[in-house]
Amino acid sequence: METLFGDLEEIKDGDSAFFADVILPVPIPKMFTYKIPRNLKEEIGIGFRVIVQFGKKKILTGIIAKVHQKPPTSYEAKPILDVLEAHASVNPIQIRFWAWMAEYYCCHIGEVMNAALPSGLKLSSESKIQLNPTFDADTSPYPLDDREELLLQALRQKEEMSYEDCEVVLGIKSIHGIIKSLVIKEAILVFEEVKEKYNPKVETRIRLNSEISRDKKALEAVFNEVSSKPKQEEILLKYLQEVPVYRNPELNQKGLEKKVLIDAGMSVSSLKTLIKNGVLEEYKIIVSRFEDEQSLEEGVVLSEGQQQAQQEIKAAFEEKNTVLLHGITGSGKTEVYITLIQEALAGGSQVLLLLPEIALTTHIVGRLRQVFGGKMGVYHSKYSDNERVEVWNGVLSGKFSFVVGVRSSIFLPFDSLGLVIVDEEHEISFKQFDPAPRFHARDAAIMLSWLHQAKTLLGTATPSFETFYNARMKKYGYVTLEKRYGDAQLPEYHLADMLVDKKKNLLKLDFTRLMREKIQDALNNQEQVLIFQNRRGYAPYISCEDCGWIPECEHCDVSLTYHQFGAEMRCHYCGFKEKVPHSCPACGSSKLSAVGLGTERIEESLGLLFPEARIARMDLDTTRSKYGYQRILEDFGSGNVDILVGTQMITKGLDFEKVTVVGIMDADRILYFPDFRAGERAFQQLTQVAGRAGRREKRGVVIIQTRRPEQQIFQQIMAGDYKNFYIQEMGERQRFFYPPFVKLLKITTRHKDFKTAEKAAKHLHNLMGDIQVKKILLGPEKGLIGKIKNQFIFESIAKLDRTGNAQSQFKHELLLILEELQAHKEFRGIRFIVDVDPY
Ligand SMILES: Nc1ncnc2c1ncn2[C@@H]1O[C@H](COP(=O)(O)OP(=O)(O)OP(=O)(O)O)[C@@H](O)[C@H]1O
Ligand SMILES: [Zn+2]
Repeated sequence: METLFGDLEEIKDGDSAFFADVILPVPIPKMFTYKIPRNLKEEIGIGFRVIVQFGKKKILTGIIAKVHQKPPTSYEAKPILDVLEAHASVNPIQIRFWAWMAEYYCCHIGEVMNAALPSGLKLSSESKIQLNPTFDADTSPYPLDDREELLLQALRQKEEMSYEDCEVVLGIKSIHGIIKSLVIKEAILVFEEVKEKYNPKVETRIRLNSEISRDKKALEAVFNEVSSKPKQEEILLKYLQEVPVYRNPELNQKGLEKKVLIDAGMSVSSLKTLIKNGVLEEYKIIVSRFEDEQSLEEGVVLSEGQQQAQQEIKAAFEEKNTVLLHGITGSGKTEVYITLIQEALAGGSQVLLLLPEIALTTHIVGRLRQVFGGKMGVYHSKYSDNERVEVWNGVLSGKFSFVVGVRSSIFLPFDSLGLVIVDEEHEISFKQFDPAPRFHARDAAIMLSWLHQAKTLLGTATPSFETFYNARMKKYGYVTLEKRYGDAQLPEYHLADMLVDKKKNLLKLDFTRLMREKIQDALNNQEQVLIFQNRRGYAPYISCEDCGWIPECEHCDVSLTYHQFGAEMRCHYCGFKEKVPHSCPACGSSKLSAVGLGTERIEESLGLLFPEARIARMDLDTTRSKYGYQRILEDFGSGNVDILVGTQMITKGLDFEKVTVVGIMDADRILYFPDFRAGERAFQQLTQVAGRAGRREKRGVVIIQTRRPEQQIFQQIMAGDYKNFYIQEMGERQRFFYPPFVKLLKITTRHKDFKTAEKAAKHLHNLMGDIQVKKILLGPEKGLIGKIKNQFIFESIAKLDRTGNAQSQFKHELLLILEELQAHKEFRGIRFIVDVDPY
């Protein structure tokens, strides 16, 4: 594949032929080169959407990545059929960003494009058209020709039509020109059928006939006329009350939402009559799905510490592109961000703030809204495609100069970013697991920033080792905030030994005596409690007490999780469900019992231990709906809930003043995870969840339940001694060659047949062994979970030297190998997946 990165050319004048490299939405490694017809030469450039033929029959829409004068050597270039709009849909920086991402994360640029564009903006041969609801042929300044008229007529009957339908209606083959013309005349909208179509939100409004609105005499005449028709009079009076046209005739222009009149109980038929008689007029407009929120306040007042941090960050930006803000939980990083964002916006730059999960950080978004009002766009993982398109267009139009978003917001069409902030940069939810591109949004954001010559601020109380390492190596600037805002204290920690309590018969329903006492204290004082357990469902598994049988998923190599709700056993990998059997299918015994602790069971136990308390649960199962999180958090925030049980969801960014007690049910489960990052994660998760306690006047209490309280990591967490913990763990990482000392690549082989998967994995492994770069290769081994969704899984790990070009060389050759394997008959149907920087 030709590398694009840093190598973009504009069209040059001259007589010889021009070619365009086009990104197509298909999983092929290369871009294809098409010839630019002379008549289109002036109309086309980088980022334009064009229609091309692909293969023998397919018509696809692609995006031009590069324009040049080098004809392809191995095939004859086909011509571009047409260009879709008179402007570029994506800008050159976006294309360079896509190209970088494809190269770095070993995937196809078409896959990056697919991830980057909201489906409302994608096009393929499946494209369909619909009427633009605001189009009015009578008032449109553009005349329509006969064929356009015919097509619109057909559309009024059918609501939507495919390109083929259009061809049939018009009886001609090449309809792209007509469609384009209708799009330009704003008569139709083009959308993609496979996904949800872009549906602009339309509002029906009412206003006075403009003649009448400007002429007081005419208005009086109208009132005289309706004086005998009280219902009509009522409507007119209501309108004038809402829209005081008497005082300012200009107001009539904007009219009034029809709904306001209807909701006020006005007669629908009288309204119709007024419209029919030409007194009022009804019209439609496209409105934003997002209310135009006003900002309430101008600025923020930083504490002394925050002010100093802010100054230090700005000074560090003088020398470094990226700065780490290491501020303890509750130190008020948000306020520091706000002042930096304000300055960047005042300087005319765009700003992007990345959050791991917006739904869980409602208070941050609310806080930002107060300051930035309607110029802030929000890009959410639970947004519909329509809402995404509106944010996209808002960035393009300049309406949103500042966006708060989740990882996919790095693909928005920014053209002048000045500042990118990644909050909670250590969060693993910034990494996209599936499908490709398997990118890490923090790392990608740093690259995006660099392309814009912008600055990146990484904020967290518990930096990822990668980031902290870069800060210590002076690659990043480093600024700290060591005090909580308003002199709130860090919480007081207690270790509760579960084994000791068990021996003394003090462990009740998995709660140690200390944990129960502290919860009771909080309840007595009308304070709130968070209980953390990183496992949803009722119990991790069910087991037969007599023979030890454990039910497993039919499709995956995992045990089924018991969910009491619905008395079901579910696979958390593929969603497979089964009713709990009445007796053990292996030995017939009826002694089946639930083993281990999930959030559902903890919720139940809390109900038994504290019958007077109001308890809620927050995990994947209770937050599937669009406003699921919000409802639970609002309930908790307004004091309708005393105890909230949850998975890692409750560790993210929560800031509730009445939370004084945080309980961690089973710290060992987090520590003994078979992964080199287990220690780092445990430190982060425990510190973060503990940080939710006592964020105001009253000091918080944290209880960590464990079977091994002597472990050193607990002392380090309790002392907030991140640095020593880091140094110690880094020693291990260096000794055993783990990141950040090497670059990791995980190469997964999947197939429904065990032997085939194994054979392919071994073959691939051997070929990788021949790549001549400094590396360590591990595997291939059966995956940690050997089978998922009926596919057997083998994994190889490559540890690559970070210096020099070992990484790029290895990736380059690996892609060639994969291409070759995939073409091989024997390995057809096998999936090879490359994950760069796997988590
Ligand atoms: N300058 C300020 N003026 C008024 N309130 C502030 C100020 N700084 C912080 N606060 C308040 O202090 C609390 C903690 O701030 P914030 O949530 O930003 O902390 P944080 O550093 O993001 O913590 P965490 O990492 O735990 O999420 C919030 O309620 C916030 O509104
Ligand atoms: Zn399964």
